[in-house]
Amino acid sequence: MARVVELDSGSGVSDVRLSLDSIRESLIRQEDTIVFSLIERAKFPLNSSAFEESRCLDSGISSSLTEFLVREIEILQAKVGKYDNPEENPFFLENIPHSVFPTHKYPPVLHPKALSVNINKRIWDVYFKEMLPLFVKPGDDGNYPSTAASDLACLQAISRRIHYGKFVAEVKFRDAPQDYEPAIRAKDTEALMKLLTFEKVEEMVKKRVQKKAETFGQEVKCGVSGDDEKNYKVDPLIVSRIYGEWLIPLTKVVEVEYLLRRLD
Ligand SMILES: C=C(O[C@@H]1C=C(C(=O)O)C=C[C@H]1O)C(=O)O
Repeated sequence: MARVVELDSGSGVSDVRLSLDSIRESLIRQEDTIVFSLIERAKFPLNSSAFEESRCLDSGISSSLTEFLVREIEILQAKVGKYDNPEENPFFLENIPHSVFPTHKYPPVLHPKALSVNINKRIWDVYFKEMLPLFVKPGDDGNYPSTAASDLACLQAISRRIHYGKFVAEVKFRDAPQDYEPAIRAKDTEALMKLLTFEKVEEMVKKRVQKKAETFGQEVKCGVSGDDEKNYKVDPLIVSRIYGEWLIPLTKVVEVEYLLRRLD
């Protein structure tokens, strides 16, 4: 999480300070997790049977193996307090089970009426229908449990990054409420999108993730000289495209959704 400085003014109300720089630092660190999770997932072929609907033998309920795994893991993770962290957003939990252990008290950074923004249904669809076929090989090797575990790692890393847009929006709003308030009151999503967009930052993000995919995902060769051809576990241009077409735009969707509720 971005470094948050909590000051007690003596009135009992905490004044939580966060900066756009520290938020961006966290997004940069999250890129490592995302790039590594894509590289790990690319070990397996598409294995679409894992995420296509089938009948669960136990309950008779229609679900994919991957959905079943994610639902069960989310319940377990909720019980150890994962969703007490405002950075984490579940895919399926409607009623989040209480943690069975005492949990950390996270400083209240986000606006209470806006913190429930959750676009995980859209992320789920986009991930399986559009992103995944781009960076894994076609085919089916039957290794569904490991494939589903890898998909879960990708989905959670991507969801965390996209929903981090709530923190980005909060800090941008606090830095310039006079600019944001009229657009929020007018529900002018286009104006909000314009206010929160920094094209230069987006270009840098796309270049940096490409470089990270080149660095983290290159085949390491020893003792072979004169062979300069580099092979990558995931095509670095595809990683950059995944950011440009989905991760950045969806982060901005979360930013706008959050801002629309910021004055409620
Ligand atoms: C996240 C931010 O907001 C927007 C979204 C970006 C992103 O998703 O990487 C980058 C720049 C902005 O257009 C930011 O300003 O850092």
